Amino acid sequence: MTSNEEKLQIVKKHIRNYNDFPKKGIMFWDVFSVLKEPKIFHLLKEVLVDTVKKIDPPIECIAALDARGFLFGSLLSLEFNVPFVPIRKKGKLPGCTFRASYSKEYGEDTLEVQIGSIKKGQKLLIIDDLLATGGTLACSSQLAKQCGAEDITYLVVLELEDLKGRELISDHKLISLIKL
Ligand SMILES: O=P(O)(O)OC[C@H]1O[C@H](OP(=O)(O)OP(=O)(O)O)[C@H](O)[C@@H]1O
Ligand SMILES: Nc1ncnc2[nH]cnc12
Repeated sequence: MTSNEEKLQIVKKHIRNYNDFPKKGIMFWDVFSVLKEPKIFHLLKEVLVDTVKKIDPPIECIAALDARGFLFGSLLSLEFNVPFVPIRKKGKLPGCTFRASYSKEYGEDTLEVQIGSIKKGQKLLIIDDLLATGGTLACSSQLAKQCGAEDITYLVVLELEDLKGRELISDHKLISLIKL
């Protein structure tokens, strides 16, 4: 049987990087290069499912980040039969929302979540493809807390360790699968 570590080593080999994208000086890590190969995406899915299974107490809701976080959040919400909540870039969600702005590695942005989409006290997983400076996850956590979330676990596929994003989100547990 292949261990999670072995599976992740294989996945890591399939992550392509691009220099100077989307701006000069940024090394861009493209998680879509994994999705282009179903066998490799399947290995990643197995590790994600196994990782979430081990979270105790069990998660009750999954919030995922627009857009790449959606790729993993929706498959996990089906697997664990818990609600999927999108945290979207501004102007995309109908109804009443909480909104907050933040800085990320290559710019600034604003995120929104629908009021009432995360229930007060729910054990929440916030998932994204990648942690860089941590601005995106810190902003998401702020929005989730406005909805009443208290018990949060962060999960990312990739962590750019040099950018020290985990320091910005040290308020809750962070699980990162592959460190770059
Ligand atoms: O840790 P940070 O410095 O905040 O950066 C991480 C975020 O940046 C990327 O998203 P992006 O906003 O580019 O959106 P996308 O998923 O729509 O490409 C990535 O998918 C993370 O959400
Ligand atoms: N270096 C990077 N590669 C891919 N996505 C990112 N989001 C923020 N920084 C990134």
